[in-house]
Amino acid sequence: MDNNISCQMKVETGEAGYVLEDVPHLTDYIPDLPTYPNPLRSNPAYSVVKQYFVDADDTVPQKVVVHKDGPRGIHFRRAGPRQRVYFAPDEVHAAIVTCGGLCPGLNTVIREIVCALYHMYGVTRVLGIDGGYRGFYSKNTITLTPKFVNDIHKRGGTIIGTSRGGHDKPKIVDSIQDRGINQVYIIGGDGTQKGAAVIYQEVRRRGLKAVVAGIPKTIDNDIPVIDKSFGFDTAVEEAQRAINAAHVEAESAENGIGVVKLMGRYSGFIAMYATLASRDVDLCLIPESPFYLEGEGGLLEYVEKRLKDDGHMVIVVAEGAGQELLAAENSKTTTAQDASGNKLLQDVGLWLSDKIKAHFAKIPSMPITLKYIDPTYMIRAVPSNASDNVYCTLLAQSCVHGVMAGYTGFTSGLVNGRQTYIPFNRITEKQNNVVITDRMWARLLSSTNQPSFLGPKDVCEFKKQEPATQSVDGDNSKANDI
Ligand SMILES: Nc1ncnc2c1ncn2[C@@H]1O[C@H](COP(=O)(O)OP(=O)(O)O)[C@@H](O)[C@H]1O
Ligand SMILES: O=P(O)(O)OC[C@H]1O[C@](O)(COP(=O)(O)O)[C@@H](O)[C@@H]1O
Ligand SMILES: [Mg+2]
Repeated sequence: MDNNISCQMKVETGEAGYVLEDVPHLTDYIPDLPTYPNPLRSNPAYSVVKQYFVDADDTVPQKVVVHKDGPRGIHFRRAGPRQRVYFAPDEVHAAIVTCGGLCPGLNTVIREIVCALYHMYGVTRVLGIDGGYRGFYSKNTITLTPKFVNDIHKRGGTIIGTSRGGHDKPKIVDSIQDRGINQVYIIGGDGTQKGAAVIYQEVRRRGLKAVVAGIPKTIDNDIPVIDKSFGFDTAVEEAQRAINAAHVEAESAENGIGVVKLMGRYSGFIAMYATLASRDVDLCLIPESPFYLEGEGGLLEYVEKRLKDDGHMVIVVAEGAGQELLAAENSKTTTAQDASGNKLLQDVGLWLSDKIKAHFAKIPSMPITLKYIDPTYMIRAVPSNASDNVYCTLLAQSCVHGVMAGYTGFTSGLVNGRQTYIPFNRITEKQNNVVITDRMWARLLSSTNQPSFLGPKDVCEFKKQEPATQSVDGDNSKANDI
């Protein structure tokens, strides 16, 4: 048995600049494992589907817009059922865990993993780990059956609970080993996937026949490579309710201003898409786009102009926007973190509201009415909408197919509209951000008419920066470039 763990990615190259960034397989470190025919072959629902099984050589390009003479570029292994599987149904002992913040669709993913295991692969032992990573070693498990999970997709949250912190590698892997768990489904964001990568490496170091697979969850859409995260559409839709309320309040008062704070620690996708969808928003502030308050071309000048022109305005601000301005004002910069080590942010919505109020207090001819709406947790605590439910189903089923086929150390994800298996390194190496020199942000600026707050020198600096890797609705090769 080869216990030498390679953290290097499995990369294969082909003609015309073709690169496959492959995912590990159990046989990389446990040779001669027995295989079994995929039970789906005799499943009446699936056996009639033409080409139901994925060809072993199928891969999905990360970049769909290519030049005639350009290289074919990076590809990922296509997800889906394989002809042969590496687990007999009665051998499987699966565990599901959800970690990090909530996101619409978590329960749907749990439901569909359980149902895929039971109904597609005849598996009957599936455990829920209670309350995130620490649940592996500090809590009892929850038995998950199709009956138990039948209605859970209609509820927000996660029925197995979640938490931050508590990632104790030896204790978690001891628990996996002691309980005889051989399939671990880990649903969570960037932090969770980093934790999953560490668990995979330790499982492999111990030579265990146990697959570790991730499903990316991020309401902020800050995970790279994938087209978009599940629950994102639901969150954007829910945000419309807050924006509508802000608009109604603002429109009904003289010099009315509605301020809405939305989630987005380091990535402003929710704020950007909620703004683009609404059309009632006059100013959208995101972490990626710096702004300033005072002086020519500043935010306060713009607010004044908008009120003079329209009599009201709506501002959407992502929670991570302008944090550097708040920090500069507070002599004691906060270094507080949550249990996972994420920096705790200051309330930019309150701060901004106070700044605007203070500014207009100095202009007696322009009394304003400002309403601050903070729907932060409301947009992530709701159940997923119909399209996110379907997305969650495909994601969960794809993950189960990959695990049954013996792939490990991967995250399931949609790339250019196709389900794929992505190596952990690719998911964890960087963060997905809105690229403000790409077209989507330009669309936003033209729809709100807000200033960009950037001078020509800043634009040059931003253009020089390495582009992020994805858009919500476009070619994965370059953020927002659609
Ligand atoms: N670098 C890391 N290595 C191992 N575990 C991590 C790492 N970062 C975060 N985690 C664990 O992942 C879990 C979720 O992380 P968190 O940042 O809270 O949420 P998210 O996964 O949604 O980003 C926590 O239990 C945390 O301890
Ligand atoms: O208050 P909480 O639950 O710790 O989390 C708030 C954070 O969770 C999020 O909703 C999601 O963050 P994660 O992806 O790290 O879970 C952020 O937008 C927000 O800053
Ligand atoms: Mg995170």
